Amino acid sequence: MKKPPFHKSVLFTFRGIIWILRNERNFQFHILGLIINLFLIVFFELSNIETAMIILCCFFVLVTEALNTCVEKICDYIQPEFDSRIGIIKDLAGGAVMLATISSVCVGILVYWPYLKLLFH
Ligand SMILES: Nc1ncnc2c1ncn2[C@@H]1O[C@H](COP(=O)(O)OP(=O)(O)OP(=O)(O)O)[C@@H](O)[C@H]1O
Repeated sequence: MKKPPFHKSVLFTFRGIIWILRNERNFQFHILGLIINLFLIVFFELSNIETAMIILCCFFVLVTEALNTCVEKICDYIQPEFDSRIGIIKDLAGGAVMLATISSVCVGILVYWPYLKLLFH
């Protein structure tokens, strides 16, 4: 197959992002998390390094969610019927999102905790 020109390849990547934004509820939920965190970054006036850590964590979860959706789509394409091997593949992809989410929540607690303490004292 002929390779598309660079600008078209970039457009295709945005097509993927727009598709997942429109169709995947979990991805939309994580986008809401990103928006809330952007608000908190401004509200608490986080340092550059704290902001970088929070944004990295948000995108870490978004990336794993996109890859999880990708795995689910491939699985549904190659095996639409019940298959225990497909089940474990999907569980693993879902598990990756869960791990990313747990680590991101830990980072969030560590970063926001001192600011929350100041706010409520
Ligand atoms: N074809 C299948 N064969 C066996 N088990 C399956 C199959 N499809 C889904 N499952 C099981 O159901 C779970 C949910 O799969 P599904 O494709 O419905 O994802 P989902 O509910 O959209 O998940 P997510 O919330 O991660 O997007 C899988 O983790 C797996 O355990």
